[in-house]
Amino acid sequence: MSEKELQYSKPSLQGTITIPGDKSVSHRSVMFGSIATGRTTVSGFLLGEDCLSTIDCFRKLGVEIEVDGTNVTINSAGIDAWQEPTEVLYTGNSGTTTRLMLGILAGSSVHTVMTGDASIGKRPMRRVIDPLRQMGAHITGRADGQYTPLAIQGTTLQAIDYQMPVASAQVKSAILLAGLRAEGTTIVRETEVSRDHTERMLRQFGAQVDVADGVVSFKGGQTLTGTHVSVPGDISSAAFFLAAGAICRDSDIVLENVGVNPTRDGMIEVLQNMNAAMTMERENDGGAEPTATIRIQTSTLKGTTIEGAIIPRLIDEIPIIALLATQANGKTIIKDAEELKVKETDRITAVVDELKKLGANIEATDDGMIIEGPTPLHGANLKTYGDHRIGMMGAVAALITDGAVTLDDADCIAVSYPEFFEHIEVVKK
Ligand SMILES: O=C(O)C1=C[C@@H](OP(=O)(O)O)[C@@H](O)[C@H](O)C1
Ligand SMILES: C=C(OP(=O)(O)O)C(=O)O
Repeated sequence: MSEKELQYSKPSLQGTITIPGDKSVSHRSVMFGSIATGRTTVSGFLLGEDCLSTIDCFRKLGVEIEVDGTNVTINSAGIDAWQEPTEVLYTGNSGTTTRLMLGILAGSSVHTVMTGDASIGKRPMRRVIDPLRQMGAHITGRADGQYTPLAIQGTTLQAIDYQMPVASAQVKSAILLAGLRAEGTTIVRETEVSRDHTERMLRQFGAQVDVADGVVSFKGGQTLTGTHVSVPGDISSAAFFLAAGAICRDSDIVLENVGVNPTRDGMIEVLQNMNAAMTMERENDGGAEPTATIRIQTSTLKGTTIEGAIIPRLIDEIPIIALLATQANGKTIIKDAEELKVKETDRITAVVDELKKLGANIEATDDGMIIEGPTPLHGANLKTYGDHRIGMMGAVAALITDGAVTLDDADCIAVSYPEFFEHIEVVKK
């Protein structure tokens, strides 16, 4: 844990940044490559700590994984060839690793024990374990499986037809990955569509998945074959620079390689609704994951309301959207975002408390927050709560504050964006 003082003196931002790999897609590339038979090559892999935790877990299962810069090669003889690990699988700070691994390990032929850091130890796992138990999974853990450490005895599974109680791609993906090994057709029904990287990647690895009107159907017993995965840049990382470009004075920045999967692009819609000076050029709409180059300039922003079906499309961007809203004219209301309470920290409380310390006019609600802008922000000592997104929100705020911002722990940013401070230096003028 290292404290970092940020004294930026209100710079202008100019230049181009290539956005590093998408965290969700990077995790899945290693998971799918390990389940599949044969060789999988990955380009543009995110070397964030969360994705490195995923690699470590599969190495402990005996899968051969080589990392060469952002290229990763996975050689696997398939899920049935995995070795039973003699060590605990450590998932670090990563909810995605922990929850998707539960779905994968439930239908494997090995016994495993999984645990993570202090934050993971507080995040709810029953949302995944309950449907997995309905499929026949043998999983035990603290508070009847709600919290890590968790023990999983791989077994034969049966398909289920599951109505999702929350919009969560982690829950949906865990069920689909268990469904791969289950007898029958697994059906997941979503009320609000969550990110669909799992469905897209299952197809890339040769499986057939049907999606219609929020219902995903997937026949068990399909096998996956190694392939190439090209990871797009992470829109959740780009979001910090999209916000910075809009709120810093005299700024004009270009972000290359931004993943713009329609189940992830809520931030783009919000920036448009807030009147941001932004243009976008789409690149490979034909690929498994579409990308775009986005230019953003200093903007005169207006407040907006963010609620309902857009929430899962921008859930991880809400901390930085809250900062953006402090610089917009009028009121911004964020609703239907209770899920923020079960992220790396309670992100409603963390965002509101930390932005208040900088002078923002912001109030927490039961399911979101209300921000009234614009307000000039001043320096302060901020807590990150060990949450990378709260840390980056504080660092972007430091670009517009009078006086320094100190983060109590800047190391946590490496969870999703190890190059973040270098990229600030690239564009800061
Ligand atoms: O499936 C994924 O890769 C993710 C899903 C989301 O979580 P939930 O499924 O809990 O909404 C998101 O917040 C997380 O950063 C990554
Ligand atoms: C919530 C996040 O990740 P995870 O759930 O994988 O820890 C995030 O990256 O903001």
